[in-house]
Amino acid sequence: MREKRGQARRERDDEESRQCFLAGLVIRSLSISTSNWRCKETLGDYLAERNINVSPLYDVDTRAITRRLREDGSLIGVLSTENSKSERTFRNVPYMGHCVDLISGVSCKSPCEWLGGTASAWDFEDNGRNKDTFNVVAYDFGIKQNILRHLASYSCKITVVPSTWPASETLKMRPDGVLFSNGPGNPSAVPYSVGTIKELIGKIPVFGICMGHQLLGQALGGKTFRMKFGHHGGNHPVRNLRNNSVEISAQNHNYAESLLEGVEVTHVNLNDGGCAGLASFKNEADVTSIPSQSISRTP
Ligand SMILES: NC(=O)CC[C@H](N)C(=O)O
Repeated sequence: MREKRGQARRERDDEESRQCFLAGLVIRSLSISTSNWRCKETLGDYLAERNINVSPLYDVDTRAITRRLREDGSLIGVLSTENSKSERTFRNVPYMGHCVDLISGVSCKSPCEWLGGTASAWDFEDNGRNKDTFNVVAYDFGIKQNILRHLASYSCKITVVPSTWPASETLKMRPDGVLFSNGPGNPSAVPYSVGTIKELIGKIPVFGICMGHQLLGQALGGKTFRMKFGHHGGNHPVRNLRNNSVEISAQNHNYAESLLEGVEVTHVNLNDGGCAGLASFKNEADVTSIPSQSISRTP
């Protein structure tokens, strides 16, 4: 039986994932009192309530870490409470993190129906609401729930499926479109997802966001690479090449797409000229053919 998700969690306004997948926590100064009017619980209570078993490191000079990263780009870090181990010991531990599939650890385990749209105050317009209902299958690579809320607000009936859900099962569900979500880690570490996308493109309209964008790019024959700093923040200017407008976007990714041959680049990041959106049609001469499209930002 399918689980239903969405409505029960609405009071947690800022939570965007199914659960908190925290692996480490570094704090400059840990405050035991709270002052924000929206605050419902302390950080300690939040972690305890969810049985999150990390040992936060506090009183750390986080500014110094930021300055180092600004010089050298993103680096591998090790968090440890082991005083007995030297820096040299940690330096010698082989790091395999770049090839680890982080998606399977955060994806849902079985399909579920998503219920619950955005509060109307968060919508830009009402166009598209209460018209046709579209069936969407959303691959959960660690999906940001606001994406699901927005789709639901625009009359989509959404089934969220695990990252390993076979393309053949998706085809049997006869969706109007398939979404590949954002997600953590290196897109090259999840070739099975690229395989799934390859099986679906040209048969059903597909759309990718962030990780989904990178995986779609790979499925269309492109390559991804790790950027020195990544794109992080709520103010990345992107040129939409289809209508020549500039969009200010929220981005959070370390990998990017090499420009692809035979694929339309629809958006360009104006800070570094990188590909921020792409589109492909099964047959470019046939405008009715089935589109694949993706963007590197997070709605
Ligand atoms: N926002 C995302 O989906 C991140 C995509 C990918 N994990 C990256 O870091 O580039």
